[in-house]
Order: sequence, then structure tokens, then C-alpha cells
Amino acid sequence: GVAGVSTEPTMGDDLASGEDQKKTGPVEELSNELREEVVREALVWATLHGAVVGDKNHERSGSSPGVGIVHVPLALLPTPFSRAAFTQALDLATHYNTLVDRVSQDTQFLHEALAQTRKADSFTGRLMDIYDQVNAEGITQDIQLGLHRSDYMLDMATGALLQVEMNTISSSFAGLGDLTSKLHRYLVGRFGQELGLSVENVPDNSAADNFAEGLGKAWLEYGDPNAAVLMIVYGKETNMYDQHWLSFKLYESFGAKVIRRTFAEVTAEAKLDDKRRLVIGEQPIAVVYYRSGYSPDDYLSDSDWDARLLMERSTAVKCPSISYHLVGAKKIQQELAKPGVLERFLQDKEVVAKLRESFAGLWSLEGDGNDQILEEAVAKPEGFVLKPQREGGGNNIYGKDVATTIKKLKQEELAGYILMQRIFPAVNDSYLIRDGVWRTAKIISELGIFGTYLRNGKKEVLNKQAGHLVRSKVADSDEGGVAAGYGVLDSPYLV
Ligand SMILES: N[C@H](CCC(=O)N[C@@H](CS)C(=O)NCCC(=O)O)C(=O)O
Ligand SMILES: [Mg+2]
Repeated sequence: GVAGVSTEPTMGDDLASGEDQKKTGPVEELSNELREEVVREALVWATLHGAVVGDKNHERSGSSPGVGIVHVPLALLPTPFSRAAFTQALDLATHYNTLVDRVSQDTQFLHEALAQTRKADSFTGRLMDIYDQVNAEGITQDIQLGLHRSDYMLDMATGALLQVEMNTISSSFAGLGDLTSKLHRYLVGRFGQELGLSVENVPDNSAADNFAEGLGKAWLEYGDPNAAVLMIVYGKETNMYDQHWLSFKLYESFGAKVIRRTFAEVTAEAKLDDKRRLVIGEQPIAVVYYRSGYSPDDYLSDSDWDARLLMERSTAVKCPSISYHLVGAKKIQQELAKPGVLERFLQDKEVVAKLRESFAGLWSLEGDGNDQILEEAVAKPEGFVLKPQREGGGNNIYGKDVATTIKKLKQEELAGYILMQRIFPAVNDSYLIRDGVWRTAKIISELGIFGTYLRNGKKEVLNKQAGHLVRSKVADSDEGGVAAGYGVLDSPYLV
């Protein structure tokens, strides 16, 4: 209901029908007046501290800063999450950073692993073409900056922490996720007594500072104080404040300035000078940070692809470089899960074992020996997710559609997908607030762990577990993307 007036029927009651869901979380303890007070404090805190997004109902909200602003979709209170699993996820971060960097340097592996996919999926094909072109010409810049987010779900049946995916491009919400932790620490600190919660169970977060540090240290490694950071963005971006948090902290901590451009503006304003340095207008660029370019929809014409290639050929540090972008492909995630493949990149057996135990079931549709798993996926589709080579949310295939899609795919299309074990996390009770309106809901949550990695040639400058994010969604919805409008920002309550 509207903050202060509980108008809507509470979702919780409807879904209680017969499901023996373990009721967890503080939701049932909230009396009306306490809930109204906590909701009001949450909304005021979020607004005052910049935990905001553009309001999609306001036509200028994505293009004019300060206009059409609304608080970020939120879980009112942090959601219970296993302390052991949280610690395990944090511990994996530096190892996943290293894995991405090692795989990115193995041209033969990338070619072998993506040979079929580049033919089956034209987007991957275009990325591979750029990869081949810059390799043929000779890499101009071996400073690699990764600002990653490795997403996990805690499988209720086995208690296993399983990786959903590794994001190596445009990993959102270091800014807003950090703030959500701070908001929940404020609310639990202020109302913990009545809520029966303690702030020690709400871990602090420094994702925004860590991502700004990654950008800042890459800018320093480039070594030109007059050069700027170029952020590649959408013309209309309702998640701009998550991006501006990083720009502001980067300037505050390092003095580096960020300029924002779309691919079209890069086409109009960019050139390479005689040393292949990237210049936008008169402004030299030290780092290119992509917050667009992860979906084929982001390339509206060949000139956008030319802009990507031009930036890739330049001496600017790309985040991600084309090779880091490719390592984040779902096909690579699936190939890395094959027996013996991790050992190609990592020597430490314990590390290999830790990473491998975080892999969910992952299978290709094409190639040898998969008939049995394909039959199982057609017979029991609810146990699987079918994933195209797409980022940005809203693309995965669930339920019966898994079976119908597998049956209708042509042989040459199979390598454009991967099949993954569907993970069933615990269901929790929560209050979700969107546009100032709260509602109770049964939610499932996904934990993202940010990682920052910077290597300059042989020198590893940075390799950090860089903070966390929880995104929650109504338990019966398949998609969970916040930017895509399904999920809310949340944080873990360690139990
Ligand atoms: N609007 C763009 C959105 C960029 C984007 O979609 N990033 C993907 C990884 S590729 C992602 O992190 N998705 C999880 C956050 C969610 O749930 O929406 C931006 O913020 O720059
Ligand atoms: Mg993703």
C-alpha cells in the first residue's frame, strides 16, 4: 500500500496456500505503525543519499539529470542469507578475477571455445571479428581493467552456492548496491530493537569506492593526468545515478574526470592520433568504461561497431577489453565447467576445487554426448534454464519454453545457447517498495560479488573482492533484472 496506508491485499496471504514455505525474515513481526515508520525512514534516507533511479514514467528522466527521480526499487529490510555461503562467495572473488584474466590471454582457447558460437550467434561473431582484427594488428595496450560481478544463488536443496553468471561488462549497481547496504544498516541500527535484528548481521559495503578505485588506478597506470575517462552510455539511461556515483567518487579520490558519450557521439567526435591514442574532440582518453555495448541492441548501425573497433584499437585502457568481454560469454562459462579445463588456467588445486564446486550444471546443446541431457531437459524443462549469448536481463528461457525451444532449434543454431541447471533458492518474506508503494511478497534473492582487477603487462596492480549486491524478485517471476524492471535492490542479513 501507499506508505502509511495499507491498501493492497498482502501478497503473503495469497501465496500461503498450502505451500510449506519456511517463513523467515522479520516481515511478520512488523506492526502497522512500525512498518509505516520504517518505510518512511527508508524512502527519505534513499532520497537524501542518492539511492535513486530515473522514473520511467517521466519522459526526461533518462536524459536530464535531476529530473524525474524516484527511489531505487527496494527490499525494506535485509534478507536472511547464510553467513558461511556469503563468506565463501567473498573468498571466490580474487580467484574468479584471476581466472578471467588468464582465460583472456589464451587466444587458442577463446577461438576453440567460440568457434561454433561465433557462427550460430551473430553478436558473438561481431565481437570475435573485432578480437581477431586487434590481435592481427597487434595489441597496443596491455593494461587490463576488470570491474566484474559474479552472481550466485544458494541452492536450497543442496545448500550449495552456485554461480549464475560472471559479468565482465557493464556490471551494474556497485553504486546503488553499496548504498542499499548502508540504508539497511541505518534502518536496522535505528529500529533493530523493535525488529529483533542487529546491525552486526548487516555487512557494510564499499563497492562504489572499490569500482572508483579500479577506474582511478587504471587512469594512473595510463599515466596522462590530462586524459579523461570515457564512459560509453545510452542516450537515455534511467540507471545513470549508479554510474554517476562512480564518476563522482573517481573525481573525488583521483581527480580524474569522466565524460559520457554514446556510440554515435564517439563516431562523430573520436579519432586516433599518430600514437593511436584515443581523442574525443580535443580530450585525450585514458580509460574507456562501457556501460553500453553488451547487447546487440546497443549497436544501431555498422558505425556503432566501427566506433567499438576504433576504441579497441586505441591505447586507452578498455573496461572491458574485447577479450575480457568475450570471457564473460555464457558459452565460455559452460566450456570452463568441462572436466580438466580449469587446470589449463590455474595451478593451485585448492583454488580449482573451490571454483569448480561453485559451478552449477552447465551443458552445450551442440556437440558430442549431450543427447541424454537434452532428452532430460525436454522431459523435465522446469529443472533447467536455456540461455542465449545475451546480457542485460530478460533473455533467458524457463519452464516449458525450454523444451519447445530445444525442439525447434536448427542444428546450426544450437551453439548460440547453453543449458544450465535451474537453481532453486530459499523463499523469504519481504516488503518490497517501488514508487513509494510497499507490498509484502515472497521473494528469492541473488547475491552478486564485485571484483576489481588491474594488470599492467606482467604487473598485477589490483586484485580485490570489491563488495556485494543482493537483488531480490518475487519468487514466482522468472526474470530478476532490476534495470529490466523485475527485481529490487536488497542486502544480506547474515544468519
Ligand atoms: N542500464 C545499464 C544496465 C547494464 C546491465 O544490464 N548490466 C548487467 C550486466 S551486463 C547487470 O549488471 N545486470 C544486473 C543488474 C540488473 O538487475 O539490472 C547500466 O546500469 O549501465
Ligand atoms: Mg549478465
